[in-house]
Amino acid sequence: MSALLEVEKLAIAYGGHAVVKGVSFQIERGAAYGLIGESGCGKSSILRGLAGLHGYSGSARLDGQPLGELRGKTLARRVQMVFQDPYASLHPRKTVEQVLGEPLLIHRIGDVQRRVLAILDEVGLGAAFRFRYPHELSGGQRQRVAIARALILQPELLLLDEPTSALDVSVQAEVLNLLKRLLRERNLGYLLVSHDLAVVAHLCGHLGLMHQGRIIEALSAAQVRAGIAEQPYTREFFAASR
Ligand SMILES: Nc1ncnc2c1ncn2[C@@H]1O[C@H](COP(=O)(O)OP(=O)(O)OP(=O)(O)O)[C@@H](O)[C@H]1O
Repeated sequence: MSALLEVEKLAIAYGGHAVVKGVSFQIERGAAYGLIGESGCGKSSILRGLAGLHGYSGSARLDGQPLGELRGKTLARRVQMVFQDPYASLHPRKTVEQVLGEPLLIHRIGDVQRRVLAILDEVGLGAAFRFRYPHELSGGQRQRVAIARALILQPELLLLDEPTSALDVSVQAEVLNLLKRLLRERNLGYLLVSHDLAVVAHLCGHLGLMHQGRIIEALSAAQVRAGIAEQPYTREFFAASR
């Protein structure tokens, strides 16, 4: 059986300037893979490429099928993205119910109310949250709504772009634990991008440390916890993360 996501020699350039230079990794079902590295190393570009937001060369296959063949609605059914700032990603004048119901309406999926209530429950928000607006929610609650919106179409893969870095430290752990539970319960795959080693090691079994558009070292979470690295750059990154 093929991996959920298989990325090979992915490369991305902006106006001829290469920012991702041949990145390869794979994600199994039920597993989270992390891409870590300092700002500007190309992490978000990889997510945006996989989400169909700009072009890339190389190959990316979802369950064996080239991602480029899945466009628009089909891609949205199978791959969803969660952004760093839940406030910016939620429409200020839409209630939680409208935000969560919208993808169902677009995809002509019925039973909207039942599905909205079920997903709110799944992300740890009660039924009363349906009627709230984003400004009536805390940062953590907003990110839970963004996660619920990403999950309501029952995708197989979530692309998570710094999903906790806009949150207070205490709330970060709650949202990470929620993501961990959902990963297990739904047998999803995650591609998590972060500059925070602790966040990635908490959620991901395997990760790639990026530098200037390349994965310079592939690591397991156990290696990260033990501080074991071959590359001098990785050891520096570890030291700076302590
Ligand atoms: N739309 C764009 N046009 C031109 N250059 C871009 C564009 N988006 C990103 N870049 C450049 O590509 C490089 C990689 O950016 P990217 O956002 O992928 O890095 P990152 O590792 O995710 O960093 P950050 O954590 O700051 O988002 C950076 O040098 C950035 O300035």
